[in-house]
Amino acid sequence: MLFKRFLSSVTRTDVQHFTKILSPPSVLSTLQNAPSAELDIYNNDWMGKYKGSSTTVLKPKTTQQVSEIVKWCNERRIGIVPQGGNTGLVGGSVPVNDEVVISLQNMNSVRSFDPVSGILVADAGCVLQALTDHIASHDHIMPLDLGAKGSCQIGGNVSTNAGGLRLLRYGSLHGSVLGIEAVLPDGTILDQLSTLRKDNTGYDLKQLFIGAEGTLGIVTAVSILTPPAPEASNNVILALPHFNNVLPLYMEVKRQLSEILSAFEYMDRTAYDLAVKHGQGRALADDEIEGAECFVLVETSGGKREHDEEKLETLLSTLLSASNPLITTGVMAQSPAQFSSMWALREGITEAVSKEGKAYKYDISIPLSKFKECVDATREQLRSKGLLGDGDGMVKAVIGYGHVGDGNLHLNVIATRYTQEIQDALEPFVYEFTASHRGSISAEHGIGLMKTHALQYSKSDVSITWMKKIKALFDPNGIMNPGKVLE
Ligand SMILES: O=C(O)CC[C@@H](O)C(=O)O
Ligand SMILES: [Zn+2]
Repeated sequence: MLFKRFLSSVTRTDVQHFTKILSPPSVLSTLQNAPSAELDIYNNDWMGKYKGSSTTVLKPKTTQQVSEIVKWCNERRIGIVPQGGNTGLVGGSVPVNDEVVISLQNMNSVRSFDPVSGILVADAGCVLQALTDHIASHDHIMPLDLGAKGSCQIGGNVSTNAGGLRLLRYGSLHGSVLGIEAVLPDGTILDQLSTLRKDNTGYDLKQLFIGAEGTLGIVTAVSILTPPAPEASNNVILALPHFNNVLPLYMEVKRQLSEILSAFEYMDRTAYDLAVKHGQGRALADDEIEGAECFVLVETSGGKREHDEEKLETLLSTLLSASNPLITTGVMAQSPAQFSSMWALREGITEAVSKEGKAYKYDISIPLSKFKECVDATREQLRSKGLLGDGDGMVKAVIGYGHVGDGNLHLNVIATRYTQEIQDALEPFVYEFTASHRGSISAEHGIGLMKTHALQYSKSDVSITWMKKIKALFDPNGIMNPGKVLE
């Protein structure tokens, strides 16, 4: 790795200094005889794809401590990897070499919640589910929701600009994050923890940190606007005979449900079957979905249960009674347990994929009409290279699912193991397909380590040049999450 040439390794002296800043249990270092196995969860990503060799993990409790650690590292050119729940899918939160890991897990307090405005101020290490629970008693919800909510942290969510399942309704974090506190690469604390809805005072620095993946500094706290909890949420799963029906169905669902529509999620047949196979959530009856090519999960979040249920029932009956029905069948959740179980099916695809094999994950924005074409073309590409089939080193399945309303396709290629041959068959193929439709190589998972070489498929040379200038301005020594986002 290029950056290795100018970054230093952590020494015993550094660890002694870190132990002075933090109390001993907050320092985990093989240089202080910690068994290296104890660092495994920090050095490895959960997919088993990316692996670093950090010797030292630090778990500060305060912003001041983060600042002192970062200042020390910057003066000695020691690379730093900020780490939240380590649930990322692009290798952004694990070290590449032996950078110090700064885990935010001990910075996990809610600083304030204002039930009038719905503004929540929380430490970066707060787990998304814990925040969701915290504000539930005030009848508010987080503006984002994702499968990893039980372990991902809000600082990581903001740093990766996580999208998730509610973006269709509540927009991206660029809109709902009102402020951040961050430690800059020289140790300075940037206090932009604003709770103002309107603040039109020139450059909005916090926006730079949303999606910067920890390359410009460490987000230590966030201020976020949370919406009131809807009175009633419900969902339906719809089975479609053809992919071509998804677009007209989306238009019809928007027309009928208008403002109560809160999610419109797509799964192709293989994705659905995998989730069912691995016991994720509620499945439709087998005989009812014979011949179905894909599925859509529609969620409503509205003001009145009876009204919303009536809307969904009308939707189902008009869809089914049409002379050329867009769906073959549809089921509406009849209880909170069924509601959760239907979501578990969609949210469980990632876990089902990881049980099935090793996944190459692409997370792209392309026109909705191209979702199936992309999956089919990728499968054909693998077939033409003789890589599709049973057996070791082969691709078992290619699946597509994702957030239709956001134009975001998750293309997962599942193999028995990661191989160079599969990698070469997939890239640049997938990125060229994406670029040919003026798409984005990352709709929501970010660039991390995985896509630094491919940034030019989504960003112009001028954009990349200015991104590099910004990085150099904030982090002239290149210590902050080295090797991520930019090569
Ligand atoms: O595992 C994936 O590729 C997608 C994960 C997540 O973004 C989702 O939408 O379920
Ligand atoms: Zn997603």
